[in-house]
Amino acid sequence: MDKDQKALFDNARRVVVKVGSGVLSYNGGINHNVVASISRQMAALTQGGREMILVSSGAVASGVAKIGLGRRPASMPEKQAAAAIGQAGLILEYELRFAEAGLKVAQVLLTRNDLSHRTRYLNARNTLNTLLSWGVVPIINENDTVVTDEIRFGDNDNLSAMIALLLDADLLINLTDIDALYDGDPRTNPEAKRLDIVRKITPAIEASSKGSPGAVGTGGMWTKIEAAKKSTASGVPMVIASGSDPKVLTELFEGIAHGTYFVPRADKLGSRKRWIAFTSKTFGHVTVDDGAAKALVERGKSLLPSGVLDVSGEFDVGAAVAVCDTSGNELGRGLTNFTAEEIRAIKGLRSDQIEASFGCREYDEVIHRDNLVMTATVS
Ligand SMILES: Nc1ncnc2c1ncn2[C@@H]1O[C@H](COP(=O)(O)OP(=O)(O)O)[C@@H](O)[C@H]1O
Ligand SMILES: N[C@@H](CCC(=O)OP(=O)(O)O)C(=O)O
Repeated sequence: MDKDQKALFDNARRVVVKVGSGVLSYNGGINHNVVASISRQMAALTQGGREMILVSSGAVASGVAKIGLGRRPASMPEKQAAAAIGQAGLILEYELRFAEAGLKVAQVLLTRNDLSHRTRYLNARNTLNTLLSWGVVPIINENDTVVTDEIRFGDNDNLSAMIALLLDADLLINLTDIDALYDGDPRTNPEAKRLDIVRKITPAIEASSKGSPGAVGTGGMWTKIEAAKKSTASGVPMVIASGSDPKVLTELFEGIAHGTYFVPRADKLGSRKRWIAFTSKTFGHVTVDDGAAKALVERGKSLLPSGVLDVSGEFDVGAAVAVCDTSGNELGRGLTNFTAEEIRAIKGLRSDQIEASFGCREYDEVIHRDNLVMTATVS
C-alpha cells in the first residue's frame, strides 16, 4: 500500500470490521475457521491498543444449520426465527474465541429505527463507547426479530457504515467472500478486472456492483458501495477484502495491501451532520429549482422558501427531509424549520412576501445551512 494508506492504518485507533454471511457460512452452517481467525486477529489488534468493533452477519446461517433446515428460508418470519435461533450460538462462538485471548465481547442488536431516532442513536453511542472504554469488543448485528421492511437495514453493510459514523471510527473494513471490488460481477463476467483503489464512486462503479448477492449474502456488492459512499463522504476510508484470508486484518495493519481501498474526502464531516446525512430517517422531500440547487451545493447556502418548487410527505418542524432537484435526484438532507403544510404555503415566496401575507415570519430559511448536508454535485 502507498505511504498515505500506510499512515492511515498506522494511526487508525478505532476500527469497525464487518463480516458477511457468505464468508461466515460453510456447508450450510457456520465456518468455524473464519470465526476463529477473525476473532484472533481482532483480539490481537485490540491488545495492540486499537478499539475494534465487529459487525457480524451469520445468525440466519447459524440457525438454519442448528435446526437442520437444509437451506436458507425464503419467507421473512422464517428468516427471523432462524436468526433468533442462530444468534445465540454465533455470539457464544465469538465469546469463546475472544476469551482464548483474554477478551470479553458484548452483543448489540440494532434496527434502523434505533439509529434514525436521535435520542436512541445517542444512547447506542454511549453504550458502545462505554463498552470500548472497558476494553470489551462489541459484536453488532441487525435485530432480526423485530425488523419489518419499514425499519430493517436489510443488510449489515449499511449498518456497519452507520456504526462507523456513530462511533467516529477511523476506518471501516468490510470482509466478504470475494477478494475485492471488480469492474463487473466476476461470477457472471470472467473478464471483470479487480480495482485496488477507488478515489471516486462513479456511475460506472455503481452499475458494475448491481449484480445479485451470493447464495447466502444479502445486497451483494451494491450495499457495500452504498456503505462506501456513506463512509467516504463522511471522511472515513473503507476497505473491501476477503474474510477467508486468515491474515487479512493483521497484514492490513502491517502495511500490506488487500482488496479495494476507498479514499475518503479530506475533511471529516462533524458527527451531527453525519447523522443528518446518512442515518436520520427522512419524512418527505422538498424539490428545489436549479438556482437554489446550485446555491446549496456549490456555495453552501441555506434553503430559502423562494427556491422551493414542491413538497412531498407530511412532517413537523425539525423533521429530516431530502432535498431533491427537478429530476428527483437527492442533493442532500436537512432538518426543516417548518412543517410540510407551512412549506406548501410559503414555497416560491420571498421573505418580504411571506411577512406581507402571513404577518410574521419565524425563520428566513426553510433549512438553515447548519442543519443541511449536501452530498451531491450539480452539473
Ligand atoms: N462488481 C463486483 N465486484 C465484486 N463482487 C461482486 C460485484 N458485483 C457483485 N458481486 C458479488 O457480490 C458478492 C458479495 O456480496 P454478498 O454475497 O452480499 O456478501 P456478504 O455476505 O459478504 O455481504 C460476491 O460474491 C460477488 O459475486
Ligand atoms: N442479520 C442477518 C444478516 C443479513 C446480512 O446483512 O447479511 P450479509 O449481506 O451477508 O452481511 C444475519 O445475521 O444472518
